[in-house]
Amino acid sequence: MGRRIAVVLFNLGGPDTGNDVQPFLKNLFRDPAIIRAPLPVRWLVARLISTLRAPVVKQNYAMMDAGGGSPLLRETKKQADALQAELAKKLPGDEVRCFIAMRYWHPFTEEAAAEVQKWGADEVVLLPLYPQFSTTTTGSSLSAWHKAYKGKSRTICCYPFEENFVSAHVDQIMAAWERAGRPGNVNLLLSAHGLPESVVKSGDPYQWQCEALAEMIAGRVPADWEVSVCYQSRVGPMKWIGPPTEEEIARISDQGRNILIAPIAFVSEHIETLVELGEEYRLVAEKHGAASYTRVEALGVHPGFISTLTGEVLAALGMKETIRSCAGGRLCPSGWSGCPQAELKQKAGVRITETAG
Ligand SMILES: C=CC1=C(C)c2cc3[nH]c(cc4nc(cc5[nH]c(cc1n2)c(C)c5CCC(=O)O)C(CCC(=O)O)=C4C)c(C)c3C=C
Ligand SMILES: [Fe+2]
Ligand SMILES: [Fe+2]
Repeated sequence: MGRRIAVVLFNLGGPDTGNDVQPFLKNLFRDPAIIRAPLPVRWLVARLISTLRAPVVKQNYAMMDAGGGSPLLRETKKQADALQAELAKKLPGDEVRCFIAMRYWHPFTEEAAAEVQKWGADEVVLLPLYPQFSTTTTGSSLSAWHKAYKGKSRTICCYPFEENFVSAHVDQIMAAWERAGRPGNVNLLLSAHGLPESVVKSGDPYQWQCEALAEMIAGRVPADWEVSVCYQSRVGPMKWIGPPTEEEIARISDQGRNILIAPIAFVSEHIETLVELGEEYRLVAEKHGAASYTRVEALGVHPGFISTLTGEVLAALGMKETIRSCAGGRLCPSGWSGCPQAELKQKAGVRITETAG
């Protein structure tokens, strides 16, 4: 008899309705991976920020959905179904089931862990829907998982340089350019979620993974395009990595260029892509005189993305080779023995035959 293989897809989660916005934000700001303060302070800060932020954020959720909720779970379910179908083809002798574990709203990681336990999985593969590794996202999700689930598992760290992943991005970008009427004088902005600078300084590989991915994408789009990386969704008073997406849009729009803007750290449509990239930054571009502004869609169920995820799961099961795209060492959840980050930066994108663990 074949194995029961559970694949757990991790993402941040989002409110189901407008009433969930404040408690969702409170969960987010209570996370020590997001607010690095000791407990009583963190809980107070979480209550304060979530209360202050909720009214504005509620309006943004309401722009996407009449009920005021996030499309993230719906989009993640589509990805889970597509991945499960692909894995069923690749592993015909086994039973594969995809589970969804959200960090700050339903289905919570604890709920997913209980489901996996109940199902009686023989193998558990942990798959973050965050292509780049950050302690604030993947790291936080995995620690919640290990608190909730006591069995063994195999962990995928990150996959920003996987061939199918890079080409899926290029494909989405070129499709958006076609839709925009193939303009000339293009500036492609590759926008990632920002991080506080202190997080990067403490060893988080997220920023260099975003920037190395951006270089790979830049190498495959028309040579006369300007390409730059920028960081969106800054929250709070700390210093964040930059340049900020909004400032880049203003700078480029002032030159009257055609802007294409693509998300490179989000793989599903949600508030940051539909509202921030789709609506708020469009107004900035218009105000500063951009010739045009076109938002590139998130990867969603793009076949290249689903095959990236399929390949990562097979690699985690020891059935395929993959790219080692992370820094290894202290932060790496896959348990790679690690080598100096600088050496790995050079190696990024080099196909190797070692498997994780
Ligand atoms: C204050 C700190 C935050 C850090 C650091 C952060 C990192 C980070 N987040 C994502 C992906 C997503 N973030 C989403 C929502 C969201 N994130 C923060 C704050 C931080 N994120 C807040 C306060 C919110 C809520 C919305 C808001 O108040 O603006 C979402 C889900 C949104 C949805 O539609 O449901 C995702 C996905 C990444 C990739 C990342 C760093 C690597
Ligand atoms: Fe976020
Ligand atoms: Fe890693």
